[in-house]
Amino acid sequence: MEDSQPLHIRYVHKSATIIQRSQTFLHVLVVGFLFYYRAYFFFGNDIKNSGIPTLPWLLLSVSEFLLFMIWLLGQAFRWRPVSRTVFLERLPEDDKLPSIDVFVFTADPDREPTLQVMNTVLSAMAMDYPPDKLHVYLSDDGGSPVTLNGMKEAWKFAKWWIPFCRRFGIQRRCPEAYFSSPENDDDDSRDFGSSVEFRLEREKIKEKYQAFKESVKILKGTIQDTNGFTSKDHPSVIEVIQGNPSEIKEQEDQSILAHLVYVSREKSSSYPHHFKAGAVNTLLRVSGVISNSPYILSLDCDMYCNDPTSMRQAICFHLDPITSSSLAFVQFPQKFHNIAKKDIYDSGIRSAFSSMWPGLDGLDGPFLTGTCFVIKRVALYGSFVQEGADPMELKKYFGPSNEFIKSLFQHAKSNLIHGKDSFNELLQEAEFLASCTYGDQTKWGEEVGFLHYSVAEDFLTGFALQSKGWKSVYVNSSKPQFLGSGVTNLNDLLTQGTRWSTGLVEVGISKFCPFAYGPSKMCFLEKMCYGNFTFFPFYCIPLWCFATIPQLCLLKGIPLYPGVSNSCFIIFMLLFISSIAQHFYEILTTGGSLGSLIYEQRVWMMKSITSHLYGTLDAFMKRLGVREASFLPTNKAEDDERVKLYENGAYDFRTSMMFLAPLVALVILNMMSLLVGFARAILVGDLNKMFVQVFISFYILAINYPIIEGMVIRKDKGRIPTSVIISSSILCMIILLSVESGLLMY
Ligand SMILES: O=c1ccn([C@@H]2O[C@H](COP(=O)(O)OP(=O)(O)O[C@H]3O[C@H](CO)[C@@H](O)[C@H](O)[C@H]3O)[C@@H](O)[C@H]2O)c(=O)[nH]1
Ligand SMILES: [Mn+2]
Repeated sequence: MEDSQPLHIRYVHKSATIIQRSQTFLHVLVVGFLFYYRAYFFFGNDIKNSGIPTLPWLLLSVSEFLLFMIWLLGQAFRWRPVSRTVFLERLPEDDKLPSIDVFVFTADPDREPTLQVMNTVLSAMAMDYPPDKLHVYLSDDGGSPVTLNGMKEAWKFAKWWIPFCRRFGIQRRCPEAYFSSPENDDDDSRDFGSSVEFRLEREKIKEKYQAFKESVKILKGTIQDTNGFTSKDHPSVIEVIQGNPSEIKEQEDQSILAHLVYVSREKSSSYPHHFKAGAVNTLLRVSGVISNSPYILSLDCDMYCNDPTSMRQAICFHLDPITSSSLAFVQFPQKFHNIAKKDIYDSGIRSAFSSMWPGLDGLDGPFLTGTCFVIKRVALYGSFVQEGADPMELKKYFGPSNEFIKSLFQHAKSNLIHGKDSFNELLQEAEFLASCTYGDQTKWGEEVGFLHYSVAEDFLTGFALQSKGWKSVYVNSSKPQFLGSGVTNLNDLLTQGTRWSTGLVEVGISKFCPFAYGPSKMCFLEKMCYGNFTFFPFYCIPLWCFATIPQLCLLKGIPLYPGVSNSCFIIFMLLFISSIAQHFYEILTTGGSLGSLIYEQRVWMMKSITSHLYGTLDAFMKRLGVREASFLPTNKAEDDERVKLYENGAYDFRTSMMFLAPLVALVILNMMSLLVGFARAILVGDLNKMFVQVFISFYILAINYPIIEGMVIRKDKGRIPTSVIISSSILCMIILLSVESGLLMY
């Protein structure tokens, strides 16, 4: 019997488990020696006898401790990595599949080009899923008529595109991706490759696509909002793109297309809109009264569907009779279509999606990552919805809409089909649900829906769900289910990194702190993973210390580490080797290269010095109430000249002084200390004593060589401008002088 066979299976990576646990154990052992050495040195009065100032020495020890603690929390990711396989052929017949709402989010037509957004929408509509069970909603936080009209154009094109995909079994259902890849490159349509009919049809659709592209381009130039509405102040606009119910009837081909709904929630500058979390909650409410599907696929506007079966993959878990009742969401990895061979910005986020998420999947499940996940609607409603619950009571949680309260108890009743008579009323209700005051005096954002508290709303919401005992699963397959645009310049990388750090630290220092929040049904290892994320921005403290203190002391000839001839030297050597080996092993087993080792360390250093520092400060300031939340969407528009730089593997240093100056200042400082270190080795002959410090400077410079290159060798537009070098030198001098008069005196 088909029924008795499982829809999916899970493998535990046994050998990786053994290797990783052993390495963790050995590393911890050596760290034990390190702390013993530090304590012995400190309490044994060696420090006074050797004339070393206490403060830098203490700061260094604290840094070592912090580094160790963050690392230790991260070891939980390596505890039991697993992977999964699904059996799509064992799914029930199409008519027994549950219906799905797809949420796509966009916020800014300039940073998120309309054509790209429409490609995502089209790819979602074209998924391999019964079209009458597929409802695609686009949330437009920009409130832009260009987006609304773009959708109308997309709908027209969909009428050509989707039948074409179905008929010829096209695998790349994102039109831009399909037409920009070489002909016959598509897995399945290859069977038709030589048929005349296919080629003619392909040419025709290609022309239609060109026309669609043109029409979107024209929109951009011609449409202006004449009503005086702005992206920050406008009423809610909700439109079902397929037209009126009467039209639906007439449309003969309606059965082949998924429903498409445009939602722009009301915005008012005097009301907080809670960024993406606010947008998700609006869509939850609006879709609740329109289609009310039990499962929701959420996509950022750049994340197009690359594998048409991804929805079915997720359903394999949601329909599993054993695990589905506790399963909140299925998470797919975020992968990107535009990563160059040399991933110099680590924009592929390899370590998260190839190594940490499989590890989490072996515990209580992966974190929620805001996009590419399929969540059960009721998981977001909390535990308040129970048969027989008092509607008045429910309104306290969900707000005053009767229609919405009703939707809590009826599953997947599509009002698009059943409620034609009252269609206009329905739209009015939806607009009310999308008004900026609807959530007031309710639990939206606090206990219902996506949580408002942090700009890392995805991470926090997933955390709250897992604390309540919900589980999640991670499905990573060789063919990426979704593909987005990764960051391709330093400015975007560091801006995004700062937002993420802010959001994570915000969670860590709030009541949601993974080690304090309760009661929690999460296992301790899972908590460690959450803890690692909320506190890794604190890497800024040890990294700032390691980039300055050994160097300043080297300039003064003060040794902070045991000399090479000292037997304790071996502790430091082992720790260094063990760390690199751990990283290298991880990269090798997840398909990375030697290059990735260097790029990832560099990005880690650069982010820790800038993004993590600013993000952490930001989070503390928000906590104190001196700063307001903000969410600048990552730029997704491409600029040919900048893309070229990226593809050549050259960093694009066009970013703000705030990011660049600390990086350059620290490189200058390390250059000075390395030179002085060499000079001392020759003149004073104390390389033995100073070796570790000389090595640290050397290592920092070796890893960050591209910064030196950007300062002195490169002549292109992406180089580091002279003005920045001058200000950074001044910053470096300030660090030197202030330390001279402060730090080293104690
Ligand atoms: O006020 C806003 C701000 C953003 N967005 C949308 O949110 C998505 C994510 O924004 P993006 O700028 O791409 O942020 P990333 O840092 O790339 O996104 C990651 O991190 C975010 C949290 O910081 C999550 O929301 C995302 O899902 C996750 O992919 C985009 O589709 C935006 O259009 C809104 O809808 N409203
Ligand atoms: Mn993004």
